[in-house]
Amino acid sequence: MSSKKIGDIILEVKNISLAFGGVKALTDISFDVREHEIRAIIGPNGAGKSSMLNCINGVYQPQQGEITLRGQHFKHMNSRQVAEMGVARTFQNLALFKGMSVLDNIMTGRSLHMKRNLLWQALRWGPAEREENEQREKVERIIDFLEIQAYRKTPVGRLSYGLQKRVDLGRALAMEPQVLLLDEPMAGMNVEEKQDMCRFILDVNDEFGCTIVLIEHDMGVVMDISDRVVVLDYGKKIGDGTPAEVRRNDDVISAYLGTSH
Ligand SMILES: Nc1ncnc2c1ncn2[C@@H]1O[C@H](COP(=O)(O)OP(=O)(O)OP(=O)(O)O)[C@@H](O)[C@H]1O
Repeated sequence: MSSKKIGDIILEVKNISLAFGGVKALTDISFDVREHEIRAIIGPNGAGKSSMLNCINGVYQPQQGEITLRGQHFKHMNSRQVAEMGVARTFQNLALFKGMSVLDNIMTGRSLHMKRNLLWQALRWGPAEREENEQREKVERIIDFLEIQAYRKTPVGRLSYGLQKRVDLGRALAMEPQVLLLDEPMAGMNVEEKQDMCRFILDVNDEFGCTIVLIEHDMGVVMDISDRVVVLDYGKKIGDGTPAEVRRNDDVISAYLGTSH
């Protein structure tokens, strides 16, 4: 890929196992993510990709194993605590407020960084007003970056699906994450929207310095933009390496062709 500087390990997943009753969603999964990397998680339907992301952001608590971010464990942390440690995510099925404007939706991503409470904001007293203005400036920068200025006051529900995905990315970016988890950012998009989203992901990685963990079904996209790829199948890791390494891995080829497991 590019000549960008990949750093030390920022996120480490160690021996994670997760089951729902008798269903083993993840079995003994380990991999690491390096700073500034774009790391993809791929695999056939039901392989465990979303479950893995949900373990990383504290939605699911795995029965075994641990996850560390910059050396800090977060085995028993909830989503809010994980977010406070600098992990943000976008969702496969968008989690936006459809009746609210683009600006206000992205503003919700700033809530972690707002010091003054709602009463202060309602009264719009000096410090609260100053803080809100600062937060708005940050959000406006994100809106410019994502090239959605024309829609800043538009209710999100009226935008095309591709633009809604971009707003969802904006909401996650507003959290100023160190690690950004993207759950199928191109799903349901046309070719042009996919190209735009690819460009934004690469720019987020480059300009915001975010480390990115990405689930994506479009193999062309994954192989183009990822630095390294983890491959899951039936909840087990069957491949891990650069796109070129993964592409010639026999287990991965079999899983995708459905010939043997
Ligand atoms: N909340 C849940 N309750 C019960 N079973 C679940 C739950 N979440 C996931 N599973 C099961 O765990 C396994 C892995 O599912 P997961 O959604 O993580 O796979 P995936 O690779 O993300 O699939 P897809 O590509 O279809 O989104 C599947 O067998 C699924 O049915």
